[in-house]
Amino acid sequence: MASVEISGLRKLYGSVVALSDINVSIPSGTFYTLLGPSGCGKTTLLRTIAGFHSQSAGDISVDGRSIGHLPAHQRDVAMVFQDYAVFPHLSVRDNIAFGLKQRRIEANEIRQRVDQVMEVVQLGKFAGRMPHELSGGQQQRVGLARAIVVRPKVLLMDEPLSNLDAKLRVDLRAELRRIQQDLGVTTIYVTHDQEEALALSDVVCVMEGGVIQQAASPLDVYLRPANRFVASFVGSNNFIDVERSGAEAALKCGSEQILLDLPNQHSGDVVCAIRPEDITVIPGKQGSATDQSEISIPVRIKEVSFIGREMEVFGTTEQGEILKSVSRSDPSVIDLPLDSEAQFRIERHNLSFFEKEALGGRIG
Ligand SMILES: Nc1ncnc2c1ncn2[C@@H]1O[C@H](COP(=O)(O)OP(=O)(O)OP(=O)(O)O)[C@@H](O)[C@H]1O
Repeated sequence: MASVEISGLRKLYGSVVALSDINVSIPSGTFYTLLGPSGCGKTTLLRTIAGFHSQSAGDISVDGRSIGHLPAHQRDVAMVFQDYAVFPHLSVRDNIAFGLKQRRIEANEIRQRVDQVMEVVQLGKFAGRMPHELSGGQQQRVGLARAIVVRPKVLLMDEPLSNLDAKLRVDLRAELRRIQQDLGVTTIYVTHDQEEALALSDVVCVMEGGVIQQAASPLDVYLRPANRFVASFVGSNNFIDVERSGAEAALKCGSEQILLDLPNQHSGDVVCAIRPEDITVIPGKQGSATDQSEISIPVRIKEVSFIGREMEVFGTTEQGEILKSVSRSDPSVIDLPLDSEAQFRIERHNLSFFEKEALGGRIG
């Protein structure tokens, strides 16, 4: 088990700033996930920690020891790759033993450690097989076994599940989490799959443009996104412009204004964010909500999609915004005629507010 500190880390590729002043503190044993869209810098950060890239500035320490200047093989970290990266000419057992042989560990100990790790990743009965005789999921278990058998201080994983089919991905991700917890190994994991990040991690670090936008528990990232980018990237969100007039703030809904209580004084442009699952669809035209704890937005039904466990209802406001609601399948809503009137009802405590620009901070 080991803690990881990254301070003032920058990485330039020519004039491209891939990482800009990254500061991260990862306590020992944490499952820490780098999440973000393509090009945000997550792979660059992982590979810089691994020692496959050199940083342009800043440093990385493991358990207080600076490793930023060391070659990859001296860093005491191990990597699991997206494409498995197993040796095709070696059996499962020999693949797993490879790193131990390189470290000149004694044959008896190698046998014991390989047996133990094959047990952990449930590969025992495949010990003699060659990689081409294994499924993708089994090959990735070999990749994982090879990484953990050397008992690294830090385990790095670069989208290890993304080549697997959806069902296997979910099965293997639960297993990954179990294995990581059993071993207690500090893990840094890269993915662009938000569900995977939320399910696996102690800390989710959301990146965009080479900058960390928020690093927090999965629940915090989802329920209390730090800015508009995080609010739109993690889960989905409806954003509606807030109209300002003096001290008053309101959502404009047709000819009506829904007054809002903005939590603190803020003079710039603001958007209101509403999670689709916080919207209840009420068929028909029922006027505005009478209960002060709710708001009610009149819409016309544009589309109703039944997708099994859930149902998506899209409504258009008079201002032309398209709002999405997601709820458990409900027959009264499934039969809503297109273009009919309805109300999208939301409890006020579920409204969030952000500065309008793409990386605009949360203001309540
Ligand atoms: N070798 C390189 N030379 C020049 N620019 C690069 C190089 N590698 C990455 N970049 C740029 O650095 C930025 C970060 O890339 P990186 O691969 O780290 O992103 P990522 O978040 O891992 O994306 P993906 O999910 O697509 O792998 C991008 O703008 C990318 O184009």
